Amino acid sequence: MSEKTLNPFKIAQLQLKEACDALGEEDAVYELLSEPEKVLEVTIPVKMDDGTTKLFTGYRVQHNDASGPTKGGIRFHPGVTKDEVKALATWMTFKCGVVGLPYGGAKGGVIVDPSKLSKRELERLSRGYVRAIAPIIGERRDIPAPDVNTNGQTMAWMVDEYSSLRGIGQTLPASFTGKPVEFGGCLARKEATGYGVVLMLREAAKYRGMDIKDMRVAVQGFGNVGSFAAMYAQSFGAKVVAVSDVSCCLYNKDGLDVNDLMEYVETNKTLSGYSGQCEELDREEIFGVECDGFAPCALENAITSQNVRKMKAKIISEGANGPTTPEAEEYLLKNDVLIIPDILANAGGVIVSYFEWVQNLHNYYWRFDEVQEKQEVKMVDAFMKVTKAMEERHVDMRKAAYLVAIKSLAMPMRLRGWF
Ligand SMILES: NC(=O)C1=CN([C@@H]2O[C@H](COP(=O)(O)OP(=O)(O)OC[C@H]3O[C@@H](n4cnc5c(N)ncnc54)[C@H](OP(=O)(O)O)[C@@H]3O)[C@@H](O)[C@H]2O)C=CC1
Ligand SMILES: O=C(O)CCC(=O)C(=O)O
Repeated sequence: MSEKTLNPFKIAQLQLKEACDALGEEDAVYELLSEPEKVLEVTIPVKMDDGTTKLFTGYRVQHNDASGPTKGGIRFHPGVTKDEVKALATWMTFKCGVVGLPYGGAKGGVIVDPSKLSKRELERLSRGYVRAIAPIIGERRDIPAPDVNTNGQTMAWMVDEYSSLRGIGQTLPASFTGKPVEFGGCLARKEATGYGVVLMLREAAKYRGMDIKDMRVAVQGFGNVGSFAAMYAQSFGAKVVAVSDVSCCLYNKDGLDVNDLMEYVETNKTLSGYSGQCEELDREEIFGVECDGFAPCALENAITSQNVRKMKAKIISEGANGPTTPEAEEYLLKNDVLIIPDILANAGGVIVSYFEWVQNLHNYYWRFDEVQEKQEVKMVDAFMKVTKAMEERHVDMRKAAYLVAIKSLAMPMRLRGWF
């Protein structure tokens, strides 16, 4: 299979097939998990500020609900495709499986460049998307959350729209997670994915006989996941030597000031033009910087056969979903690089979304430190299970994570009589 022809859904199916073969699972398990249960494609008419109407295409994919309601973010991006959303929904099922959440996987996406829309147009698009997918979502059925280019504000509009459609006079906060704290959100959800990426980097460093405090770390992508991954890497004592976004890569071999960068991006939107102590490089140069740990936190297929040979890191913690192509992965594994797979490394987001959902359903809210402690327990426990499976089965970490996830998914499917 040539790297160019690989699409994310084919990669997800390949990862599943390899893991089912390694486990010796019945064919039915692969069959049931290799295709999503439901794929909804919608057309969303949006009244633009200039009075014209534009049509946008969106998707909601529900992959597998054997373990519980489905769960997964909503992406607004011009590069969204149906197969990308199918892949992201598939990965959500395994992510929930590996960390033991009572959820199946789902994902949503709209083909749009949100930077070209005004705030009001974005609100109308968000509400229109919810009206279109409302028949198949719900707090006990499928619970969306933020992903690339969506955030707490997007979720608040969506809850408002969904509640007016379905709430019959009630607000339904548990129908979406990743909401602002002031509107039913969970403390530490905003930080959760990046925090988890670094918790896993810390555990992997220990596993390899290293200490995160001695590590130089590079982070690709400086949005929700990347910025908090960089911030926690620094607060855990690592030196964050490089970060990047679409505009550029910033590099300082002695370490960047991540908090200052976060403040800069808050007002300036991108990293470019930052005048603190560092060099501004082309964004692709992040792959070649001298570092010990690398966290890809942007989009799929970031680490490819084109850039993998330049990479210096010994541990990769996949903040993004699907950031490493199979060809690049093969090269990294041959070179003894430990790859903490996306379904484990970035599971902090959905873990804390689960906590948010539980709190919404009970209308009882936890402290920031309580949430982070519970997240840490779940992620470290999953890390232990995955490394045990690695050792017992002599497989790499991604395959081991799939083995753990498939085992936990096969049982409810079997008990429900699906095979
Ligand atoms: N949000 C969450 O809780 C979770 C997210 N994820 C995954 O993490 C990844 C990032 O999501 P999130 O942080 O929420 O999204 P955001 O939209 O907040 O941030 C995405 C970041 O990636 C940057 N980016 C995009 N393309 C490139 C590129 N080619 N090179 C460098 N940077 C690039 C963007 O730059 P710019 O701003 O300049 O466009 C932005 O900084 C996605 O794969 C998502 O699916 C996984 C689990 C949970
Ligand atoms: O928080 C969630 O429910 C889902 C997050 C997500 O989309 C992901 O983990 O990729």
